[in-house]
Amino acid sequence: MSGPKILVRDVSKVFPPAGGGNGAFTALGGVSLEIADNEFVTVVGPSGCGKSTLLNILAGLETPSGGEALVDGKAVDGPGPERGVIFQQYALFPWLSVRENVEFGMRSTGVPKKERRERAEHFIRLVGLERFADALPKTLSGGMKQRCAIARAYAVNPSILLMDEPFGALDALTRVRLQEQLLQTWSSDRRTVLFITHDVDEAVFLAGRVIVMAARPGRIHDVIDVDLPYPRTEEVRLSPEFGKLRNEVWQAVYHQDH
Ligand SMILES: Nc1ncnc2c1ncn2[C@@H]1O[C@H](COP(=O)(O)OP(=O)(O)OP(=O)(O)O)[C@@H](O)[C@H]1O
Repeated sequence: MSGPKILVRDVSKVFPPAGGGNGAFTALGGVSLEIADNEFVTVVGPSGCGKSTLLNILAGLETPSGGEALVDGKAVDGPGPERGVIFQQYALFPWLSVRENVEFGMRSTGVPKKERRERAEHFIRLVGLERFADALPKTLSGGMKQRCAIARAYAVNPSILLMDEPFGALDALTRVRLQEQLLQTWSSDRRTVLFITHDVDEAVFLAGRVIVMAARPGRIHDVIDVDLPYPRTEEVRLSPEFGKLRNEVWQAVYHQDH
């Protein structure tokens, strides 16, 4: 494939005023971005800078007011199986087991039953939930539920994963474990990933490139390449190079007036 996997060209999004009064709100004002196939990109920025709006436009859940969003060279015009979306809330069906939840997404894409079963097994193993395949979501911890959501997204075989603060509701330790596991999964089965987070450490640890956004209007403020080797081990996390990049991203997020 030639050309970027994801191309965002001068995308804006204006929301009508709440309650129908005057003063429309510009959530995104002219965002342009290219993401290559199999790239892992994170997006950080202050609350309200339009991170979710950008992700929702790529997911096909919102339409841009101006500009265009292209995936594989085609304009996004609604959700599609090639784009898996994972939100902060786990969105698992509570009455289905882990295995059934993972299989569920494949049903709508017409994967035959036997293959659904095999693929579910594979991805449940990949996220380390094989002992819990028959468990219901209510018996799982938050981290396990999110691993199940990741397995379900992967099983549909999307070439793009759009992740909106997927670890936002988890405690720090679980979060670090899931970051490592997500990277392991991604390393053995590469996809193009756009991952939104509030956490600067998380943004640097995961990404090959960090997009820093600014608010009012939502726009790209800075793009920082993370030139650290994969696999990203604890050693990488504790290295001076990591610290330097984290400081750089931190400055870009919290001192945007300079
Ligand atoms: N449906 C909507 N109608 C009106 N305004 C909206 C709508 N969706 C989002 N907004 C506004 O657009 C702005 C950007 O929202 P968005 O959720 O994209 O930001 P964000 O960077 O993801 O924020 P956070 O980090 O707090 O999740 C916010 O000010 C929000 O209030």
